[in-house]
Amino acid sequence: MSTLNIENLGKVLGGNTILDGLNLTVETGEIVALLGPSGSGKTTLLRCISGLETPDAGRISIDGRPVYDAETRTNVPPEQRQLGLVFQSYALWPHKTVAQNVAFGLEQRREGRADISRKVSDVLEQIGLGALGARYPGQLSGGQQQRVSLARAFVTEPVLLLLDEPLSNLDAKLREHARAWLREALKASGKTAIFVTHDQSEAMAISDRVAILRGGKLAQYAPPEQVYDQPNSLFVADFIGNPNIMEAQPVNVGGPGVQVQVNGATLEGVGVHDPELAGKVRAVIRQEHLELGQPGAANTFPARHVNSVFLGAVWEHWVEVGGDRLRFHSPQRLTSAELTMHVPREKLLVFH
Ligand SMILES: Nc1ncnc2c1ncn2[C@@H]1O[C@H](COP(=O)(O)OP(=O)(O)OP(=O)(O)O)[C@@H](O)[C@H]1O
Repeated sequence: MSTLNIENLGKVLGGNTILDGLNLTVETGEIVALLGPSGSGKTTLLRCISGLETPDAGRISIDGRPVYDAETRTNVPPEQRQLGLVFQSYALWPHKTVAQNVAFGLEQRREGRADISRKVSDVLEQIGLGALGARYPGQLSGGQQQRVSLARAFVTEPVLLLLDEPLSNLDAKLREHARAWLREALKASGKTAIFVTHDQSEAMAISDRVAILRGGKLAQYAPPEQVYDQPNSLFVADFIGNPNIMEAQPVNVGGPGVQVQVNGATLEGVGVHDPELAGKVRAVIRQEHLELGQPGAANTFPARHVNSVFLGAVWEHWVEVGGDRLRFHSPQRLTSAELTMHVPREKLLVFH
């Protein structure tokens, strides 16, 4: 069953089309990341779902109930959409304790004191803040404040959680821990959640499916592994993971298994038809799939070593192939300038 159903959503702001006939379905219990370049419409989409922004076209249903429908002029106000909102800024009241912050939504609903107290302590326990209910936000670390904002969203038992850059205020190290913790907490609660992030690894680590937006449309909507290993366009391949991209000459790009020429060598790869490329061919290799090979072996091509930098765990090497510069990693220094590079057939993506 789906908790969120968005059909043909449109939004124009300042004369620009921000959301353009967007469709998105989120299943119950699923965690979805909204990812895309700056200005692709992620925040606008989240705001339309929350009701803070009113779309111009289409339909949004939450838990089977229409909350926005342009045709029937339905527009349910934000507070009646059964949502839990978690903001980048945490938005905690500094003069209220942790427990009072978490209780606020329940008090607004005029629930009984005993119920509120029980629900607040249950959720604080669940979220690992059991001992901190009497503290004020200013006495908590950034990570703990983030947990309070999540507890506050959990406690009202929303059908859908919307999280806007939930971890971006944490420093890099804390953030890596927080993403594992956030996924665990969301999965343990069984809640359906959508979050906006600028961080690709965060999107992949936390979500069940990643929705990649481009110009207010969905470019690809799939599990993280699929978006990474089987991008459906050069745009998605390029956007996710900063791969090597080369110009290639087509030898045979008729079927799913294709042949191209790169720097004079014929390579076999996996073909992906991309209507935007209009006759051009691009070969994409992720850094971790490019390696040194034996001259004359299958799927190898010549390259010239131009630079290397030491990253600690590995060396990062730069090589020139035709007019393109490619990157790969290896545990050791390179000793020769003229190299033979290898890419496994199934790891060479050819967009045409
Ligand atoms: N009130 C507004 N009036 C006009 N244009 C707007 C308004 N709000 C947002 N926009 C434009 O809408 C587009 C999408 O904005 P949005 O914030 O949804 O993108 P985003 O994907 O969340 O971007 P970012 O990653 O930079 O946060 C941007 O080009 C932005 O400039």
